[in-house]
Amino acid sequence: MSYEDEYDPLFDDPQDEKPQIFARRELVEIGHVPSEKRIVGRENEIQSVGQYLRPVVNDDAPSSFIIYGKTGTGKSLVSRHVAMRARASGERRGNRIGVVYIDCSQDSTETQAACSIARGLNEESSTGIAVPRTGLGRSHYYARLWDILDQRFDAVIIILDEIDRLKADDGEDNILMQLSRAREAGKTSVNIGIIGISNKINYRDRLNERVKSSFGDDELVFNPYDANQLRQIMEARRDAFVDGVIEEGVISKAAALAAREHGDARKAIRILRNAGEFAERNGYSTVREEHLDAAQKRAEVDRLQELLSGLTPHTKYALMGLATLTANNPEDEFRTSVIYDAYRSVCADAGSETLTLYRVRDLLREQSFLEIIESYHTGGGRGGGSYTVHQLLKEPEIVFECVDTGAEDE
Ligand SMILES: Nc1ncnc2c1ncn2[C@@H]1O[C@H](COP(=O)(O)OP(=O)(O)OP(=O)(O)O)[C@@H](O)[C@H]1O
Repeated sequence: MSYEDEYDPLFDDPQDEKPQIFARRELVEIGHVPSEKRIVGRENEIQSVGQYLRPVVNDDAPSSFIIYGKTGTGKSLVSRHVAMRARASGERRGNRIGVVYIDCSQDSTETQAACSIARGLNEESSTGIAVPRTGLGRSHYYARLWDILDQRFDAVIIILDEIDRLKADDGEDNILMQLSRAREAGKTSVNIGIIGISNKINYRDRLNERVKSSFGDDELVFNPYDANQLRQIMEARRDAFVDGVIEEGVISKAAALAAREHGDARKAIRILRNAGEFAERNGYSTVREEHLDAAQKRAEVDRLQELLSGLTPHTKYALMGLATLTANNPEDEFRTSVIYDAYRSVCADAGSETLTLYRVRDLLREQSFLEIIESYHTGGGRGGGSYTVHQLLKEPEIVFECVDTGAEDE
């Protein structure tokens, strides 16, 4: 069959007759780091981080500190932004400042993190030092890192995002100790400032005393954005869309939706982008308020998928069990033993063996860190004993959608 002379609507339909929704889509892409003029509502936090980094610029010993705050509150953004400004300012004074950003959920072992820091700060053509991605032992990565620092910089700022995901391999001798004590221990003459970032407010309690003392008592807390701030953040990205495409009221409603949960800017931007994509796909010439519900649901699914990625199949089965229970009794909380029964039926459907009740209880507890479920201990009343109950924080339908998708990938 020949298509040569025929008009093929698949490819020949004039695209430009479709309404254009996006002008600069990249402004609402996930992972896009906005420029300074688009950073809204974090002036005080920028000032505070700037205070901590000031010594680095002046070639003094910097303080290391931790930033806490819920997801999407601008912790990474503000840290990177201020670190880059510190670097530029240092350079104007003749101080060479290195900045490296590490996502500890990706580089969670000490060796991986040390390797990534060394690679991030290296420039092999000027140092002559090779830092292979794999193949070296931990101490060799450190040795190369100290050499790179001494050759290239007067000071460095190391941003450790999701610092709570770092595995402390052998107790005290972990990467935070190494970095925070490197100068004092004579391994390098370069000042090292560490910005640790965490969503978990109790993270500090898990640090050992010596690391704690290196971090001092210094911590900043970033509060969730309110609807007004979220609206401004989205307004500052309006030029992602063709002029006039966003209907009146859309940004305010999207801000209200995102603020209702926990003031997450990432989610707000996602909702806006999804609404634009929805309009685009369905041939609308404008983005309308009624597109926001679908957009929000998509944002929820995306977020849960991110949270679920990397979880073991059994954690997913346990969540499925809890979601099934919740679908029948919304807003209810369930004892571990009840969830365990539901989990067993999920395993049976999936043709999988089951883990023990205790193991499943542990899996559920671990999840309570991840904003998917909430677990707490409760007294059973007089003579009732105490037990743990768990509540799903997401809509069960969203869990069904995500877990199904996840299971196909395995
Ligand atoms: N104040 C802000 N102004 C403009 N955009 C913002 C602001 N805060 C956050 N954003 C947007 O939200 C995205 C997520 O922010 P960021 O990565 O800084 O959050 P976070 O607090 O580090 O969250 P997580 O803990 O999930 O990494 C940013 O890439 C940016 O697009």
